[in-house]
Amino acid sequence: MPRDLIAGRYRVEREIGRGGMGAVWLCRDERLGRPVAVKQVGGLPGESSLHLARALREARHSAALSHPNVVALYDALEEGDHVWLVMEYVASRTLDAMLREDGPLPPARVAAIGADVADGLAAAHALGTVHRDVKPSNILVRDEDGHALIADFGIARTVGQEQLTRSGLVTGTPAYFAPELARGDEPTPASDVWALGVSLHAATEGRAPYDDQVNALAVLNAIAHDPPPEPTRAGPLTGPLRRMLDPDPTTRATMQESAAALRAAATRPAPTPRPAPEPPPAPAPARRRGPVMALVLVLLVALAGLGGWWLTQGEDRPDAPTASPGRGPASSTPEPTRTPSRSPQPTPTPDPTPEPPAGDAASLVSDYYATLPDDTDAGWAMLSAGMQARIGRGTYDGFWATIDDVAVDEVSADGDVVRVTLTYTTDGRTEQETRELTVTDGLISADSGAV
Ligand SMILES: Nc1ncnc2c1ncn2[C@@H]1O[C@H](COP(=O)(O)OP(=O)(O)OP(=O)(O)O)[C@@H](O)[C@H]1O
Repeated sequence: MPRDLIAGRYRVEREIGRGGMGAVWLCRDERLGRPVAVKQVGGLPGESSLHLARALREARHSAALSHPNVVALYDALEEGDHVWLVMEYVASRTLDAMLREDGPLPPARVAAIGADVADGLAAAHALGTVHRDVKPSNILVRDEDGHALIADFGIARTVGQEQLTRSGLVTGTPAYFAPELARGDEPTPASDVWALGVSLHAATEGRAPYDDQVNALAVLNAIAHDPPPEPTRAGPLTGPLRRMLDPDPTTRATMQESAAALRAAATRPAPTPRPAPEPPPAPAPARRRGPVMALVLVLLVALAGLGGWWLTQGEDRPDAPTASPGRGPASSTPEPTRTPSRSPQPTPTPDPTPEPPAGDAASLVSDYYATLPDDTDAGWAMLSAGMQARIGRGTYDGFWATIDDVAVDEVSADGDVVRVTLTYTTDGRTEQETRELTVTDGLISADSGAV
C-alpha cells in the first residue's frame, strides 16, 4: 500500500487492480483535479539503473502517443524504491476480465473492440513504437461507451533504438508471441498484429489458439511450428483473423489494414475521436528502477524453470543435418563416435562402436552448463544441428542473456539420458530445477524438459 500522497501530488483513493508487476491505484491528481491510475513498478531486488533507463525511455515514447484508443501516460516518477507510472484513468474492464466473467463474446463485438485497439496500435506504429505485449489484459473496454483502449506501453520499445537487452523474448507473454518472435526474431509492428489477432481469436473462441502451458517454451515451440487453428465461431471476423494470424510476417496484414477489416466486420461505426488529452507533464528525469523488470522476472521464473527447455521437443528429427562433432572449449573429454541412437529409447539400438561410459554423457552436460551463461558460443557448439535449428540462435542468446549464473547441483546418466539438477540465479533470485537431456554423438540432441 503506497503512502496516502504519492510525489506530493497524487492522493491514493483505492486499488483498482493487480497485474504481474504489482498494483494499480486510483488516485486523484490534486494539482490538476482529475482522477488518474497510478501503477507502481520496480522495487525488485537487483534491478539496475540500466533497467530504469530503459523503462523511463519507454515511458516517454508512450507519453508521446496521444490517441483516443491508447491509454495516455501522464507522468513517470521515482519515489523511494519505486517508479510510479501515472496514467489516464479509464473506468473499464479488461477484455481478459470480460472473457473470464462473461465467456466468449459475439464476433461483431469483438471486431469493434479489435478495430479500436488496432487504430491505437496503428498510430503507435506510425510513430515507430511497437507495443510488444498486446494481450486481453492490456485491452481496457470503457464502461461508459464500450470503446476499447490499449494500455501498458510499459514494455514498448521504439523500433531501431539501441537495444539495452539482447532478449526481446523475455519481455512479453508467450501465448501471444508471433511465430517469428518464437524463433528468436525481434518484435515488429507485424508481431503486434499477430498478438492482437490471438487476443481476438481468444475473445470469440473462448481460448487462445496456443494455450498457455506451464512450460513457456513449449508454447513457443508450438507457435513456431504449428499453424494457428481456424476459428469456428468468428463469423465475419474469420477473414480478418486469418490475415492477422498469417504465420508469415511479410504477408500478414498491417495494423492499419487490420483496423479497416475489423471495422468492416463490426456492426457499429467508428467512434468519434475524443478530444486530445491535455498535454501530459514531461516525464520525470531518469533516475532508477524500471517497469519492465517485474514482467521480465515473471517470465524468467518460467524460463529459468525451463532452463534450456526449448531444447525440448524430443529428439532430433531423423532428417536433421548431422552436427559437427565439436563440443566447445569447456569439454576435455574425447568425442565419442557412435551411430546416432534416437534416445531416449527403451531398447538400445545395436551399435557398431563401443558404448562410451555413462559418465561421459554426464560430464558433457556438466561441461555444457559450465560454459553458460558467459560463453554462449561454446554452449551453442555443444548442441546438435537439429537442436540449433529448432531453437534459433537469437532465442538461445536471448535466454542466456537473462541468466546471471547457472550451477550444476547434481548430474547422473543412464546411457545417453542425463538427469541434471540446476540452480539458476537471476537478479539475486535463484530457481532450481531438474531436467533430462539426451546426448547423441557427443552433442546435446534433446531435452525432455523439467522432470
Ligand atoms: N489506466 C487504467 N485505468 C483503469 N484501470 C487500469 C488502468 N491500467 C490498469 N488498470 C487495471 O489494473 C489492472 C492491473 O493492471 P496491470 O497493467 O498491472 O496488469 P496486467 O496487464 O493484468 O498484467 P501485466 O503486469 O502482466 O501486464 C488491470 O487489469 C486493469 O483492471
